[in-house]
Amino acid sequence: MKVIEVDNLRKRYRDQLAVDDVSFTVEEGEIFGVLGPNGAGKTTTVECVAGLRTPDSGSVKVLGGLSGDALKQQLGVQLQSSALPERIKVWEALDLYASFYRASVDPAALMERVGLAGKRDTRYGKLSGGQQQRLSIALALVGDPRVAILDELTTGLDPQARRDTWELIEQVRAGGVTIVLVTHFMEEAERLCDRIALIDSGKVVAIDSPAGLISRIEHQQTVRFRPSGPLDDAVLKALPEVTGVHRDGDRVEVTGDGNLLLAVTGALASAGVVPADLRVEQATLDDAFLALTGKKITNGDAR
Ligand SMILES: Nc1ncnc2c1ncn2[C@@H]1O[C@H](COP(=O)(O)OP(=O)(O)OP(=O)(O)O)[C@@H](O)[C@H]1O
Repeated sequence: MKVIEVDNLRKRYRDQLAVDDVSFTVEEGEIFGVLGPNGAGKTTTVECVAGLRTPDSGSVKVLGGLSGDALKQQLGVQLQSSALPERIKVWEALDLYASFYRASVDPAALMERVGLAGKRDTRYGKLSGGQQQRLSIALALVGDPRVAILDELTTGLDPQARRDTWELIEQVRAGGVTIVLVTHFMEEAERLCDRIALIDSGKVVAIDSPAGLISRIEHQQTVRFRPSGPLDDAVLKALPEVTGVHRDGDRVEVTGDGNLLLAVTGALASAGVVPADLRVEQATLDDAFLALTGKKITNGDAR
C-alpha cells in the first residue's frame, strides 16, 4: 500500500526554486530516505508532505488523502530545529505533545526506549545535544503515528549515539511505522533505508535501494595492496575486469568491476607476487551520488 504519494511537487521561496518537480511514493512499512547535500530541497519537500508548507504546484497524498487534524493524528514529525523552551522538563514536553493526539504511547516506556528514563525531570536546556535529539525523536513518536518524518535524525551525535539511534529507528519500523528519513549521511542512508530518493538542486536524481543505486556505477570496486616484489602493471591491466591501475608509494590500487578480487589475486599468484595489506573497497552511495550528479555529498563527520 502506498502511504505517501508525491507528484510533480514544486516550491519556490521568492527567487529560490527549492523543490523542482519532485515525485516519489513511499510504501507502508518502509524506511524511505531523502538524501542530498545541504540546500538540496529535502526539508522543504518533507515539510510539504507533513502539511507544514503549501506547495506552489503538484500534489501530496498521505495515507490515502488525509488532511488537517486527521493527518496530524497519524503523522509524527521531527524537525531539524526544536522549538522547545529551555526550561521545560522532559516529562512535561512528552506530556504536552501527547496531549495533541487522541492516541499516545506510554511516556515512561517511550523515555525508556529512547534512553531518557533517568532524565525525566531534567530541563530541556540541561540535556546534552544527543539527549535533546533523542527527546525530539520521542516527541515524534509519542502520538503513536503510522508515519514518522525524521529530519536530520543523527546530526550532531557522536558515533555511538548515532548507532543507538539507528537501532531505535529499526525497532520503530519493526513496530509497523513507515519512516521518511531526511539525511545527508551516506552511512545512515545505506544502513537504514529500504529505498532512497537522491535529491540535488531541488530535483530527484534517482530513486532506488542503496544496493540498486550503487550498482548503477560502472567502477564498483577498488583493490589495494602492497606487492611483495616487483610487479609490472601490465599484468593487471591485461585483465578484462581491470579498468585502472594506480601507484601510491609502494601501494598498488586497482579499480575495476566483475570479480575483480579473484582476477587480481589470480594474476598476482601467477606472477609469483604476494599481496600484503590486501583491501577491497566496494563503491558507496557517495560514489553513486558523485557519478549521478558530479558532486560529492559527504561532509566530514559522515563516516
Ligand atoms: N524559508 C525559506 N525562505 C527562503 N529560502 C529558503 C527557505 N527555506 C529554505 N530555503 C532555500 O531553499 C533551498 C532548499 O532548502 P531546504 O532546507 O529545503 O534544503 P535541505 O536539502 O533540507 O538542506 P539542509 O540539509 O541544509 O537542511 C535552499 O537554497 C534554501 O536556502
